[in-house]
Amino acid sequence: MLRPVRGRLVLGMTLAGVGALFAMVPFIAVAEVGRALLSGGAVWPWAIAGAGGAVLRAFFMGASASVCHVANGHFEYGIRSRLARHLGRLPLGWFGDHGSGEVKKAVSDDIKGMHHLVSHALSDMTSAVVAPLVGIVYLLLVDWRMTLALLGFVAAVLAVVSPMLKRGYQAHMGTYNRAQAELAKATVELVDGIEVVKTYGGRARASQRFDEAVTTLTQRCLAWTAAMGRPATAMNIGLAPATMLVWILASGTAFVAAGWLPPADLLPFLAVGVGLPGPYLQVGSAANMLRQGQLGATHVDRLLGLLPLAEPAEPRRPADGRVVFDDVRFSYAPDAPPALDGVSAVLAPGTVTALVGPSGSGKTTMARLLPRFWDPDGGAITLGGVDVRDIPSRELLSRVAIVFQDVVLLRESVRDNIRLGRPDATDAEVEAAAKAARVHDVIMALPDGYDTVLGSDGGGLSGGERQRVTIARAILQDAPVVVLDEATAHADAESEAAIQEALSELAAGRTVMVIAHRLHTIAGADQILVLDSGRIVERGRHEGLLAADGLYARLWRAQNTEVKA
Ligand SMILES: Nc1ncnc2c1ncn2[C@@H]1O[C@H](COP(=O)(O)OP(=O)(O)OP(=O)(O)O)[C@@H](O)[C@H]1O
Repeated sequence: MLRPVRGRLVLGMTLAGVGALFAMVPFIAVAEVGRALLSGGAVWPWAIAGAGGAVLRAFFMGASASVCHVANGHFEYGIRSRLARHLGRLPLGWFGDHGSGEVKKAVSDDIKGMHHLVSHALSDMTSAVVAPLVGIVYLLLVDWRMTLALLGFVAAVLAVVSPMLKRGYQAHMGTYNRAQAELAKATVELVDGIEVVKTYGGRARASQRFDEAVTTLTQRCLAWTAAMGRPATAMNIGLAPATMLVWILASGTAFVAAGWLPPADLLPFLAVGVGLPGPYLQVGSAANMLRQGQLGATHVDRLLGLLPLAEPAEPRRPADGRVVFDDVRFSYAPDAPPALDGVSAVLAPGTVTALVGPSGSGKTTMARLLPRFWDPDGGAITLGGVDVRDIPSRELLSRVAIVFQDVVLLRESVRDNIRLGRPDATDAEVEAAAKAARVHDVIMALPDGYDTVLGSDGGGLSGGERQRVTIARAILQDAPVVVLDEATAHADAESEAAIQEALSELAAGRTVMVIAHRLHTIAGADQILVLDSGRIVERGRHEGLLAADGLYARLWRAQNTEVKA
């Protein structure tokens, strides 16, 4: 994933390394100035070197930060565009199963996680390695035995504390992450379902789940802090400048007393050695950033690895709006029972075909296979004599207008929402479609008429009115085939009549496939397909099916008794 910006990253890390090298120069200069003062040597060259080192450090570190941030800008742009292009080619069914959460996580959170990696972690790691290395080389040149004594102390502290840190991390990180995910889920549940939760008095239950998730996360966090806190504090104290100072003074005094070290040579250890472990302490947070970036990258990579909808090698154009299902078989998962099991049907242009059947019988699945939300496992679906898999997906979607139950309106003007059906439509065409969909008067009554910007939930319009806006969109699209999920459940009687009129306008002269939930609305359909467990168990017209006294007649009687009751 980082390949496109690898050159810039290597440059950024190199600049950070050079910056870290110069960062040590002022400390070395202070030590050398001290030694020069004691031995009567020249002080000025080291004073100038120290000041120069500070300036060059600032310059190289600044340059490194700029290069890494520019690299990050290119990286984020590149990876987001790649994701957007890839997601645009995935089967539409994938989005229904995974929802917006997963896409949002990838496009926003995961890439933000990688931002720290690209912009900061790699250059921080480089300087955390280079600065101590330069210090160690310098101290070795001054006195190797005293340097070993210093490194031995650092190694002893790490040897005691690191395993404790590692154990604490391994023991608690998994449960902590799980508790965090649990809280995220409980929050989404509480916020998403707030209307239902409040209406049905489930508030106490949902907020209880949320409270429990918060409590669990707090406990995990405390347990983690307790396990990690002690060794982390021990490490911070063990490697703090004050501790290093005490150790250097104690061991240095012993070295001087033993005659192994000239007193002036203690100065470099006091100036440089004291801060030597400092950068190591930063490695921890940089490593954390690396881990987060890796997690994000793994998720993004998984999305990029999903198989896109296959586009035809030799695209063909359908001749008309005739739809044929030929022995179509489909399951949602390899081991799941078939959602469609050998479905065959012909939908002629200018006719209405209604799909009816009990819940879970496969109506929605049949409707969604036509615009290729998924491809069938067996059999074929043709449009205008051409297998839908041989029609480029853009062309297929322009020929099949879809009006589904969940009304989706964008945060745009009403005009643009309708114009989605055909982006090059004129204002007059948009209004004609709205009139046909019986929603023109409603739109004119909005504060800014057609220019009123709708909320993402279609704010300002009732459920039935929003439905009619989507019907206007489909009328404008003027596709030869229409797939409808009949959804008038939330509309009042007046609105329902308007929706039925709008649907009749939309249906006129096209091949219509309608998923019917209330049978009286489709009593006049040209063909009724009765589905049960993924098979068509009856087919015909209303009267014939009633006379046959099968599943359709039972469903019809059940609904009519309900209505009377
Ligand atoms: N996205 C999905 N993933 C897995 N299984 C699914 C999915 N959608 C539907 N199914 C299963 O496929 C079968 C057919 O479902 P489908 O939604 O097509 O039925 P339906 O007749 O439209 O039902 P309803 O009237 O309740 O909407 C059911 O067993 C259902 O549980």
